[in-house]
Amino acid sequence: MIVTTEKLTKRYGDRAVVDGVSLSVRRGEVYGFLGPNGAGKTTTIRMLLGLVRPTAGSARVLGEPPGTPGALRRVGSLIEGPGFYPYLSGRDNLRVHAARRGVAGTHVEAVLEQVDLAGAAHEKFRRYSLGMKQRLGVAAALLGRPELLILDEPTNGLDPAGMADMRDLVRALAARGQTVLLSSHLLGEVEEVCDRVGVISRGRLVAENTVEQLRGDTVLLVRADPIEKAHVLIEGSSVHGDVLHVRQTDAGSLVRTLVRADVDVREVRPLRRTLEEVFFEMTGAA
Ligand SMILES: Nc1ncnc2c1ncn2[C@@H]1O[C@H](COP(=O)(O)OP(=O)(O)OP(=O)(O)O)[C@@H](O)[C@H]1O
Repeated sequence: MIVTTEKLTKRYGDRAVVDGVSLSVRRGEVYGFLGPNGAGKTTTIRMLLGLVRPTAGSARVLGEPPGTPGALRRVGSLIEGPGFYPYLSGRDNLRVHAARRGVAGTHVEAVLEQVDLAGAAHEKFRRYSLGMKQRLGVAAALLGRPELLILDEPTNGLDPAGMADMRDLVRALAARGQTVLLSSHLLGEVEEVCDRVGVISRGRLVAENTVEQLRGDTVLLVRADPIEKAHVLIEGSSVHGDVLHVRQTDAGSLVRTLVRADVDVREVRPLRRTLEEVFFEMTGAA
């Protein structure tokens, strides 16, 4: 485990902003920390980085308490905008960051390549699009080859093209074996790039699982004629307009049953709940 938390809690006054969160991030995975605005994602991440002290509970990052020099050296993070100088080029900004962090300047070129900014590295930061600025932030987080990369809402404020670029970047990093913890309030994003997801709602971790498992059981959609007869024949089916939903996965035996009873089968396919439906169910955020 790269990150584990045990009943991690942060109270401001009498309000628990993060409430007994126990999560775990495995080496090599992209972990999506998903929740509506204000759910407690940033506060949790700040605790993992040692920027906020927990009221109760504990966390381990790379086997160490958060915020120790040993752990921090091995973690790269992008939370809020990193401080970049508007009149310096992207490359020079990274050189400044590298120098501050004691990372060899030669590494700057490698991270520029990784985030696909090598071609624009000579341009001044202030001329960058928001998406490029964000990618430069990821580049800065990658300096020093961190074992864990923590990105807090990396696509916030980006246009669709910028978001797609950021998703591609995260996927490319994952393909190289980089462990990534990324927070988001966007389901589609998490669904597309993450291996596992922790869902946080009002400070509580309400689910932690793979995207597949979160969606839950497969339901079969069956289009058959006459539909009422099919409904009677298939146990556990429910009628939705002109189709049946059946909570079972053995399509073969289902089709045989219907055909033997002279019911025409027009279509049988898995009907998967979107993560969005699951998410709304769990967080009541609809
Ligand atoms: N220092 C603080 N004092 C009091 N309340 C705070 C403090 N920091 C955060 N909060 C509150 O805690 C709640 C959770 O905030 P947090 O930033 O962790 O949520 P989030 O899930 O990251 O949301 P967002 O996506 O909007 O950043 C919010 O209601 C916020 O107002």
